[in-house]
Amino acid sequence: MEPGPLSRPAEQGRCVSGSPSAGAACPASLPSTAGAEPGSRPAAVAAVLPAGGCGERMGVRTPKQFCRVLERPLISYTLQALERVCWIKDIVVAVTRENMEAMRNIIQRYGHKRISLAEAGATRHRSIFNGLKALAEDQPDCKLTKPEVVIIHDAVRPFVDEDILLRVVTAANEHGAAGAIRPLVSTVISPSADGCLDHSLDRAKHRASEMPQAFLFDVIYEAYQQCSDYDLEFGTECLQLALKYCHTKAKLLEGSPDLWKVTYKQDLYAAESMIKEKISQEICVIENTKDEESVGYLLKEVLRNELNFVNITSTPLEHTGGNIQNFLIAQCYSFICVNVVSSNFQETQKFLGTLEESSLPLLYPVVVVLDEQKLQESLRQGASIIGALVKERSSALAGQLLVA
Ligand SMILES: Nc1ccn([C@@H]2O[C@H](COP(=O)(O)OP(=O)(O)OP(=O)(O)O)[C@@H](O)[C@H]2O)c(=O)n1
Ligand SMILES: O=C(CO)[C@H](O)[C@H](O)COP(=O)(O)O
Repeated sequence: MEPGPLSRPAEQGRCVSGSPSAGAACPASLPSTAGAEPGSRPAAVAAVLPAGGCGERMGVRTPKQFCRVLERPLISYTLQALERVCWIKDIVVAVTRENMEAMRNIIQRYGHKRISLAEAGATRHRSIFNGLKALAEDQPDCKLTKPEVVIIHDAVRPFVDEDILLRVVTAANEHGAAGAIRPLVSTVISPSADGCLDHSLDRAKHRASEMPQAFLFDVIYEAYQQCSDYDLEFGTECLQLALKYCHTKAKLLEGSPDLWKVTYKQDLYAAESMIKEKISQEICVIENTKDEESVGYLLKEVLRNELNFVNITSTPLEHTGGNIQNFLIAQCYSFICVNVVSSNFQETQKFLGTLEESSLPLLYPVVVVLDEQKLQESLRQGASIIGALVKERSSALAGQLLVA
């Protein structure tokens, strides 16, 4: 039987590792503190990422949040998506004690910032609760500051963008709670004990609850403190806790299809395809000439036709060396070096060396070194080879010197 509210003693949620958050700047559009005058101080926002599951449905030994997609752990993409949003001050990730060290290594290897770790619990709700405790002011030794609004987002939903995050935070500031929803793909039916159909739900009247969700911190923290062991053990919906224990009716916001949760093995393949597609949209052509009539310039035009909707920038070779970080911030993981002075490969080799030595996540950067004369003979053929490399990102070909 389900025990009543207030029956469960509060657990200790310690912040087990923390780095002081960098004071992130807020955009003008960020919601002001709830109930405050327009134009007043923007709400302080933090995020909690439950990442303590074992991924049973995925059917592999590695918990899915640590499974590699293009040589990089899935959770690192989710962290990158949240980090890019400068107004999220702190990101608390809940991981199991046994994966704490692995998580610290990921943070270091991929240069993640503003991350603190909390210990995961035995269920998703318990992990989230521990993450919230790390942010709450009433906890001893806590280095984090209590936010006004908290985003809750599964570590295994890597394609969350700033638009939906801002929408849920704005709505949570106004309504106390908000969450992303999607139309149901299949009809939901209820079977009876004999395995036969009892009844089916009207699909048009129901929605799938997705993530991200956002809450006034005091609302969701209160809900977790009040909720029963039964809720913590079997509950799957944070919005429901806010409704049940704080009478807060969440605002529901239509999200994009890519908010789905990586759950089964095939979802990893889908995630890989989506990441490949996203990162093939940014290409940088690097030349050792400033000549606008050069083959590099012509190549850009042909490539634009070859890869639809792609954003192609160009930069002189000497400007690339110390700027790898800037390229990656701009989501550019594909470099094409056009060597006009064919005898001078030194600068190109230096650039390749900088890429290789970089500890940054490279996701198989495509570096094709092309001989200008040969490329001029068959620009279209060269562009289609480059296009295929950029889209496919085969690890076997990454960084290879391709002499056409
Ligand atoms: N004790 C748990 C269980 C789940 N999660 C996290 O909650 C998110 C969504 O849960 P789910 O997809 O169910 O993940 P798993 O529990 O790992 O998967 P499965 O149910 O297949 O075992 C994931 O980021 C997962 O790591 C968590 O932090 N702590
Ligand atoms: O989308 C949800 C939140 O409303 C799911 O309930 C949440 O992701 C939990 O996942 P799972 O059911 O796999 O534990």
